[in-house]
Amino acid sequence: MLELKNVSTSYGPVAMLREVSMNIGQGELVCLLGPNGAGKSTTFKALSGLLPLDGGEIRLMGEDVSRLGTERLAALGVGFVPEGRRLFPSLSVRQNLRLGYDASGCREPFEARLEVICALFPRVRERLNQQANTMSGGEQAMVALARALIGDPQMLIMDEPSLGLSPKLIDEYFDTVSRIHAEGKTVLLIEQNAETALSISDRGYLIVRGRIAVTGTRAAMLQDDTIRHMYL
Ligand SMILES: Nc1ncnc2c1ncn2[C@@H]1O[C@H](COP(=O)(O)OP(=O)(O)OP(=O)(O)O)[C@@H](O)[C@H]1O
Repeated sequence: MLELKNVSTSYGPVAMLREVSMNIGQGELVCLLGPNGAGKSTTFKALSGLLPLDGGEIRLMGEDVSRLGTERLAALGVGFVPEGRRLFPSLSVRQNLRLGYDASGCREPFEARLEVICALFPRVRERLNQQANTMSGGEQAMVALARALIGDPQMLIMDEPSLGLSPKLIDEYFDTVSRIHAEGKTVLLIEQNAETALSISDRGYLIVRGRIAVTGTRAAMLQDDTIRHMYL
């Protein structure tokens, strides 16, 4: 579904990602873990077309998308959940969802997709007319996820969605992601919260100083000495 081949990026003269290679198969839930400053959000920026590549390529469903911007990627079927949610604060929940839908290139009518999303997130249904910035942090996290899903994307790419949520809300949030995956969505979950992310993932990658340091199945990652030392 998604493949990064030797992707390198830099911030001005400073090299950041160094030949990062990853692949996410259809229907998989794969996590990308890493300590602060390791390059997780940089990987998200490269994947969402916000940062040009110095080298390597990104392929989505076999097609080279290395030079495409966020809007084209969204229209091709990628749902993005950016760090910090990035809702449109003065718009209502419904308007935020509408913008996600309009960006997606989805052919089903908006109201039909809205019904699917409201069934998945009952709290969203209750709050459709509420202004986004008046929602609680947990509710905003759900709206950001709902906005990424409303266009029925082929895959979801999420950047540290658990940031700022209480432990109880993190469990609830990850249960929802796990349910979405069980229903067939392909997911790349970029997270610092290693234990929780691994608990719902099929496989994982660990990035350290811009390079992939460890990769394996969930079981292998949980046993890995570097990961145990860093997180567990
Ligand atoms: N726009 C930028 N200009 C220069 N350096 C940047 C820029 N954005 C990020 N960096 C640097 O690149 C490195 C990786 O940043 P990145 O945001 O990818 O880390 P991260 O793994 O997501 O960490 P965290 O978990 O703390 O968010 C850091 O050293 C950061 O300071």
